[in-house]
Amino acid sequence: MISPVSTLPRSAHRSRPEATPYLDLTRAEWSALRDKTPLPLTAAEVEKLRGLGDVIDLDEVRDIYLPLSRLLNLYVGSTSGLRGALNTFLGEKGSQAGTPFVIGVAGSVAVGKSTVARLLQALLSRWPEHPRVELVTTDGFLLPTKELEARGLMSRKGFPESYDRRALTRFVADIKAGKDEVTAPVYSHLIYDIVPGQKLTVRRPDILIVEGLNVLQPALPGKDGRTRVGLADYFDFSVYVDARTEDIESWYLNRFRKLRETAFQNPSSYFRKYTQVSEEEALDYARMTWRTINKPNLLENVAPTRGRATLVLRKGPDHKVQRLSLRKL
Ligand SMILES: Nc1ncnc2c1ncn2[C@@H]1O[C@H](COP(=O)(O)OP(=O)(O)O)[C@@H](O)[C@H]1O
Ligand SMILES: CC(C)(COP(=O)(O)O)[C@@H](O)C(=O)NCCC(=O)O
Repeated sequence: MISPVSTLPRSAHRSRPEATPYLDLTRAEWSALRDKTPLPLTAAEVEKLRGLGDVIDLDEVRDIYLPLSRLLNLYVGSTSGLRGALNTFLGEKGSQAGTPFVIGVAGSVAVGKSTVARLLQALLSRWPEHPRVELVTTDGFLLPTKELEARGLMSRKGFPESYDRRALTRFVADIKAGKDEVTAPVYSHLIYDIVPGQKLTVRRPDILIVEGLNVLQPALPGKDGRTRVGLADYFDFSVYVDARTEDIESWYLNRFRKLRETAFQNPSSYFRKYTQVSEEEALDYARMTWRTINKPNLLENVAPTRGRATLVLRKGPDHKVQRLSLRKL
């Protein structure tokens, strides 16, 4: 039996357990909730989904991501149940076709969001009820380098203002509205810019996963001061991938070190210059990027959205999820 645990300091627990909107679970409590969900992936498939520097194996998939895939399958099922109720209410006006179930995946640069999102895509698409699972990353909606330069935002890449937020929200709204075909621009880490002329097309998926730093940010008010609808307003479920800031920094630097030996070697890489200097000089640049861009963005914009997520996955220094907080209903 799992009991609600408050996020207050221990001393406060003793006197009066404080109410919290989350149910806090240990890794062991969570992994027991997998029930009989079969493991549909092989070690080789997991290896292919793993991002550079991320540590993930079949045990982690079984203990953390299979229970999550079971929970999401139940949520998708109950949403179609609700749709049935709505159609009954609407009577002749009913017969509403289903809209895609939208999942947001948020967290810092280098926390491993993309691995979580790719794993969820692979696991959820194995369920016969929702085979068509599309994954979109928000980097496609970053402003092109030319525009970032014109607005003086090159050192704010990843901050909310570096995105075309209106286009991103429109994109997800169109998919949620059931449009047959919706397109998004494509970002390349290689050229560090939007790829001219390239488009990603999404055609009526059963589930859409939207992954990115700022997906849980509320919409900014418009110029007229009025509240707007934001991206997260379209989410049916959201996951925040969390870890200690110091751990994320070391993952970021390790990944930079590995990229320097791999992707940066490509003559077209924007970062090729860091293969031409010593590792220490290259790492100085990465440390500065972390200190001046990614860490402030994490602290000012990303972490404050954690409390909006349906589920928070808290990773330990070894990337393994140690604790989970699930929003109560
Ligand atoms: N400069 C780069 N060159 C090539 N790939 C990169 C570069 N920076 C990040 N990546 C890759 O892009 C993906 C997204 O990275 P990021 O936005 O930091 O999110 P996360 O680490 O949370 O998945 C990761 O798979 C990462 O390995
Ligand atoms: C492309 C990113 C902004 C992440 O975008 P996301 O997919 O989360 O929208 C980030 O990975 C990035 O490149 N940041 C710039 C600073 C740096 O080079 O680390």
